[in-house]
Amino acid sequence: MKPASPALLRNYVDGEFVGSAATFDNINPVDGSLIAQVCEADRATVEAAVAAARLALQGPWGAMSVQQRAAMLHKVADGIAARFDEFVAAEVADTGRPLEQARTLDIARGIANFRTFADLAACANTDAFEMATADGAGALNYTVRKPLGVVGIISPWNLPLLLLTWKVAPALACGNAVVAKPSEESPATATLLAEVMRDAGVPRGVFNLVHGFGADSAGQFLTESKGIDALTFTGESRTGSTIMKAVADGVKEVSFELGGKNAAVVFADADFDAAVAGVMRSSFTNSGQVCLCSERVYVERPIFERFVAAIKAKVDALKIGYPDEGGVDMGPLISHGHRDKVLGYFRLAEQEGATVVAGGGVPHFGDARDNGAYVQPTVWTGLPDSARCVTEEIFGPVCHIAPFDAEDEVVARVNASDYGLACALWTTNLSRAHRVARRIHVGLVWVNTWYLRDLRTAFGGVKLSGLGREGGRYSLDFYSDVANICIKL
Ligand SMILES: NC(=O)c1ccc[n+]([C@@H]2O[C@H](COP(=O)([O-])OP(=O)(O)OC[C@H]3O[C@@H](n4cnc5c(N)ncnc54)[C@H](O)[C@@H]3O)[C@@H](O)[C@H]2O)c1
Ligand SMILES: O=C/C=C/C=C(\O)C(=O)O
Repeated sequence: MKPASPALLRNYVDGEFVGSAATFDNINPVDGSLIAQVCEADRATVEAAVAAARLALQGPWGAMSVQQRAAMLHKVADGIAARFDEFVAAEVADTGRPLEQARTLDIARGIANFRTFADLAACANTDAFEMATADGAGALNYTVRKPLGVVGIISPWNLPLLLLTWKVAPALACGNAVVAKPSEESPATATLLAEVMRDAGVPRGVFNLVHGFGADSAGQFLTESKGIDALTFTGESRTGSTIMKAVADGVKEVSFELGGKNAAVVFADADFDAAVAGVMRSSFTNSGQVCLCSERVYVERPIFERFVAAIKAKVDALKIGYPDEGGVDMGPLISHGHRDKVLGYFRLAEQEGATVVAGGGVPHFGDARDNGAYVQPTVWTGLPDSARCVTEEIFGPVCHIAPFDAEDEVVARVNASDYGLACALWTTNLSRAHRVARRIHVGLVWVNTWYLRDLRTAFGGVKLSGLGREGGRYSLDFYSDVANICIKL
């Protein structure tokens, strides 16, 4: 599949595509081929983007009503939809993911994010309180949401368009102007988005795009810019910590969606086939490169052996291949560098004493894919909860399955993590579902499903998994200055 992305991916500043002195390679992880060169924004370019965003707030964008902004965001959604296949091809070229996933998840959610937050913002209510006063005349309090101003957005490579627009859409819906820095691993759909913004008539400076890396590059320059009013970041927990320090002096508003080491818990009373299918999705979707994936699986002892055997059979049957191959289940990891990290955990697991139930290595294709970043989907058993492979985020197609005997035991084991993002519970006992879901110390619990998303709900993690919540009104509140006005009657 030939990518749609242009030969040169440029930054988008103040309504213009601009080059840069330095460029870096954009590599296809399926076969290691060069897709395009990417212009790396220097500090001056980042500051120019921040200044353009500030200026845009004084222009037509700042004068628009929320209804007018919502209409503009629907035009952006229309623009993505009109170029749907280009976005799919660009996302697939950058990431190697199955074509079907790019179509049904990544690009579809890019469109949905703009439409959802356009409508939520246009229909959002705020609070009002009448209060009695000593003089009997009373007072009226009401809340207003005002734009934060200039919002810095830094996004990861695992769901490139989905996660970039998960931030851009509400930020713009709330009247801000943004400077977005996508991952260096997945620059293509962000660049197409800039074209769509321009063509939809989004005023210059409202949406700015700077390409580059993190430290000593565009990411760091953006976090250090004194011209941003807030920073929203999705990525690794340790990167979040670095960014938090960078914005601390300016006391900037931050929203962090970070790493996870999520658990799936399968009780003996679960619908067995549904739980097997569900854990296959939650451990191997997107080659395990989803922050919500289950790298830890706990199965109640009476069904443990049967469950492990069922998962092994499904994993051995997974079709690994080219993105546009019919029935392909899994593509490569995002890069050779990330593959080396995951293979390092494959080796560590064996040193820590794991039983390798399935996978544990690199598939051999005998074609160009052998130059790609593929690994085998992998299943382990036999490790203690203290093993690094059971405590550290690997971010690959791998899970460790362990037996448990009691509800209190498994709740304690699931919660004994530095992370707290998501959990998937499998049980047909309704009382247990509600009881255990509330006891798990995470931001997101799915019961008898996984990654079923209502964009109006709170999304985020606790502990090392994040700071703040986005989604629905939580996004409207984060991307706004919420002020209370009290009128003495
Ligand atoms: N909680 C969530 O919703 C969520 C969603 C997706 C991914 N993630 C997490 O993201 C990670 C995978 O993504 P990744 O490898 O791109 O993460 P990463 O932290 O390496 O990079 C994320 C982004 O931050 C930038 N960056 C890196 N160092 C920086 C710095 N010092 N200053 C400013 N910017 C910097 C990168 O260029 C990239 O754009 C995993 O840990 C995954 O769990 C979390
Ligand atoms: O890799 C993490 C996935 C995050 C997904 C979302 O933020 C979402 O579905 O809105």
